[in-house]
Amino acid sequence: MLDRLDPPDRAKLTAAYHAMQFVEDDMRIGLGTGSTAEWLVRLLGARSYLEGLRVVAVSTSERTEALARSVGLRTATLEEAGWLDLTIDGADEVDPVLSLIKGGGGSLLREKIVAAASERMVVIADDGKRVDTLGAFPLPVEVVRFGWTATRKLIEDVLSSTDLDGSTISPRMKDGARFVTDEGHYILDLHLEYIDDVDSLAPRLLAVPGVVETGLFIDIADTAVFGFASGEVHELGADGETRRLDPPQDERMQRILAQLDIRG
Ligand SMILES: O=C[C@H](O)[C@H](O)[C@H](O)COP(=O)(O)O
Repeated sequence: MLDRLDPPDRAKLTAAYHAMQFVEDDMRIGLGTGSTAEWLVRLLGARSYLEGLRVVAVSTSERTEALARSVGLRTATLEEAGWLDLTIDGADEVDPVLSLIKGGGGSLLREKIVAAASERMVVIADDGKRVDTLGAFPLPVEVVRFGWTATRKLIEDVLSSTDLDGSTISPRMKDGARFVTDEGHYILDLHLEYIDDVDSLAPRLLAVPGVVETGLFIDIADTAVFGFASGEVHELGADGETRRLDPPQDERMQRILAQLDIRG
């Protein structure tokens, strides 16, 4: 099964397929951003084509919105949809108590708003995203463009006053220019290596003038689904317990993957 995909994509698709099964008819769902979330969007598109699944989808980025429309999902703004039943999104790191680093794709602000407006947030990721301590992945911080160098200096001061002294900060670049988010802001990537005290760092960063949001998602995710290239799935719950599930090998999966043009 899934042999045509490389191992990272097999793991991402496995997680997305498992989480897709939480989606039911008539739900209002938040769609995340990134390579894992894109598998989810494609799977939902295949399900709506094959099984007539009806959902209203709110996207966390322009890119996800374009993909959702292209696979035939009914999309809406968050204002139109109101409160959401479920958001499914990727992550860059997930710790044992479901704290996350997000924003590797630059969509952390919309992602956090959409997740916060949802009854439930399910994270989907390949097994490599699971960590004991957050911070090896650079922490994205979204800042307004006006005076961003002053904002960076103030963030440096925050880091200097903690045990994160010596960390470096780099403005996110894309194609030789500064990366600009869908909301028109810059991203500063904080190279911290480890974050001992996630709970105290987040509010200190948010208190800096010019900081719009950080990629630290604390007490937001309810479940994380980790996919493995073997097809195995681990589901981490809010209680810290991990459930191990075998690869689904049913006919339905084959039909849906065939619709995505992935055959076993
Ligand atoms: O801004 C991007 C998001 O937070 C992504 O969900 C995160 O970077 C994970 O992306 P991927 O699934 O491509 O690893």
